[in-house]
Amino acid sequence: MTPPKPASSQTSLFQVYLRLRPPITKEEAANAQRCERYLNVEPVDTQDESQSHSDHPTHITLQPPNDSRKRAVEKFAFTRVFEEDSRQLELFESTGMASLIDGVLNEGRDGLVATLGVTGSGKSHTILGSKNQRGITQMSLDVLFRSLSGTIQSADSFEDPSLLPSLSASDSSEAQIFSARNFIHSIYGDPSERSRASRAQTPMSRSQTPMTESFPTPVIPRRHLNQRLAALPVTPDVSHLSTKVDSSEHVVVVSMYEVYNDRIFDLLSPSLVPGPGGTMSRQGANNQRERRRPLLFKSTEGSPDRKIVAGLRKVVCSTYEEAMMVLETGLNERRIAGTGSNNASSRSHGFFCLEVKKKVRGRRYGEVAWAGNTLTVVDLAGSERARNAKTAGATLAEAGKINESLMYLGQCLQMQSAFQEGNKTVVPYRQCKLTELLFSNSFPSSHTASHNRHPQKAIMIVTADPLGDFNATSQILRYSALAREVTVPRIPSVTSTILSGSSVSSQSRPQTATGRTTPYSASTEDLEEAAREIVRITDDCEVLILKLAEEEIARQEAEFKLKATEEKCLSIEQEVREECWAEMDERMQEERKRWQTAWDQQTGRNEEHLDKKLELASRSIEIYEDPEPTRDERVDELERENDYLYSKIAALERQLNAQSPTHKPKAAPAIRESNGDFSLLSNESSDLENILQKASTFKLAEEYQSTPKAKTATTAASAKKPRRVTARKKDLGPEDDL
Ligand SMILES: Nc1ncnc2c1ncn2[C@@H]1O[C@H](COP(=O)(O)OP(=O)(O)OP(=O)(O)O)[C@@H](O)[C@H]1O
Repeated sequence: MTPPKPASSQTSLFQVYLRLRPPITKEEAANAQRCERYLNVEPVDTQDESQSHSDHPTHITLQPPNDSRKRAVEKFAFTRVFEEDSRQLELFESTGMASLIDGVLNEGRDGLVATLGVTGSGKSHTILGSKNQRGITQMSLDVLFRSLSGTIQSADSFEDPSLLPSLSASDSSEAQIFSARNFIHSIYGDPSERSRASRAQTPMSRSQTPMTESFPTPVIPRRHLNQRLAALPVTPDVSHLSTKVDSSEHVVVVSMYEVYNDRIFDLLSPSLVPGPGGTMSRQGANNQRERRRPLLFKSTEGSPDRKIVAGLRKVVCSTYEEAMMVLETGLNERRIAGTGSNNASSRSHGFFCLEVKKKVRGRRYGEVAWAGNTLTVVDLAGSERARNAKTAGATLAEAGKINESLMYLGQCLQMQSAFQEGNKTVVPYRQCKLTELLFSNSFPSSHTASHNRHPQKAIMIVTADPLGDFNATSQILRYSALAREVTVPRIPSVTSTILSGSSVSSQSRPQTATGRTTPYSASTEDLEEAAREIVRITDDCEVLILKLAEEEIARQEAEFKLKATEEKCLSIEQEVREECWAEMDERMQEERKRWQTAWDQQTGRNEEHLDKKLELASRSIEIYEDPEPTRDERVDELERENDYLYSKIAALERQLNAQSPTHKPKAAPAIRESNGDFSLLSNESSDLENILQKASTFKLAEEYQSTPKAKTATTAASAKKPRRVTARKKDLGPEDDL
């Protein structure tokens, strides 16, 4: 069998490495001794051109287990295969991580490293390490910060308060940029709390920068983080891998996000909300994610030539430890979000981005700008769970999305071999968010604004457990390998054995002394003819078996795609339902607003109408006023009244005298008019006195009303027709009483 040729390292969009996981437990180790391996590493074939450049294995064969119906053996090619005994440092060095980092620091080229594999195959171990060993992320951070040690700037430094504003101004992704200290304070609280909680000396305790921004209440106890950080491994040592950079000022900006259900969520924006009694609510994954706002992957004003994740929180880190704190925060957020669905982190694809920015001169004189490249580390979701997911509700959507995104990723990876051969193949990376994020930087841009941008360098590390699930592993290997070949092993058949045996025997069979052959010679010819026929039929059978195996694989792939498509249909239906509901809700709100506005307008119009009517009615009512009497007229009138009263008094007196002949009538008292007052007419007659007082009061009132001052103060009531003052009979009391 001619081994499949892997894509050359210069032209592949991704260098694809395979790492095999060793048995972890004693049980697994014992099992490995007992069981037959289905995955075997091919020894290096120095005769083969495609392998001659390497001292390391690049091919594996996948032998289906005995109980499998499939007999075809598949052979896969990778850039390099790392066997079970490979160490973290070996992997870091041999996958070219140092050159990837150098590309970011010195070549103006983005770098991307991702791990892909079945759950439990060692993705997290490779990318994030374990208790004793650092992973690719930590080693990359270490190399990066060591390389920048002489030129890196801190946003917490007093020396340059303009650093954060200038970084924000240069950022094209509409991000919120924080200094490490402020960000960590926002999540874990005041450093003074930390010193009470933990005595471990961390780099953060050395930082003395004052807080300049206000943040919500701290949500996670800092001591937990410090304990975790203190326990983090420091090996393997990568100090020998640091690279030289130019003397410009540099900053490192860290951001983290995840792709969940084909939507992007920021992992540095805390989704926890304070609950009753100061507790923090940590509800289900979906609730958490729903609470977080999905971000857009789009072209922005500052980045017209390529899409970027817009609106992330970004943290300026000046030390390895600060970056590790931010990493732990993001991983914690991802873990919390994952617990709600009773699944670990691999329900989403995690992205950890390190932007290295260099101070450059802006277009305008004196303007400070920052430009640079990004190293992205990606932890992809495990595929097995997606395949085995029990489909219901949100889990169905999750599984469907993971399946679907991994299927699209597989298609893109398969296409890259055709792409590198110079065919006009289009890598279908725009089909989902994951492939867009992984591939959109892989191609040279035709946009004028990006003539200096190089395509990214990318590494895919596929992890596999040679003793794990055969179907899941073969699925991953099939779509991630750089090349694949299927063969059916030729089992020596009975007939060919007979044939070879007969041909040998016919050649070496001893002849008898008489020169006659054995008595079987005639039947041997027949047998040979029959054997040849059998061999021909066997060959045909083998070809058919090969074709069948190919068909079997194609069927499996079709089934996988069908399942993914069905799940996609369901999730699209769910999305459409949600969209319809949201749209209906929005329309209802709009209608409500419209009706409210119409109602308010109508009410306003009615009130206006009523006001106008009232105004018209008030205009049509005229109040008649008697003409104001002149002073003389009033005096005349009062005099007439006086005269009348005098005559009345006189009549009364006469009447009185006439009724009591025994009494002498009293002389009428003189009536003084000098000051206008009336004196009493008689001591016995208090009624008369009253009458005279009333008359006096009337006169005074009349005089007062006639003054100009009183006129101006006259109200509507006084505008009424003045009462004609006339002495009525009842004012004087009943005549009988008198
Ligand atoms: N190369 C290795 N050497 C030693 N231990 C390993 C190696 N690879 C994986 N392991 C161990 O195997 C276990 C499972 O690995 P790991 O958690 O990395 O799998 P995973 O693919 O990330 O799974 P998941 O998708 O569930 O996150 C861990 O205990 C890890 O330490």
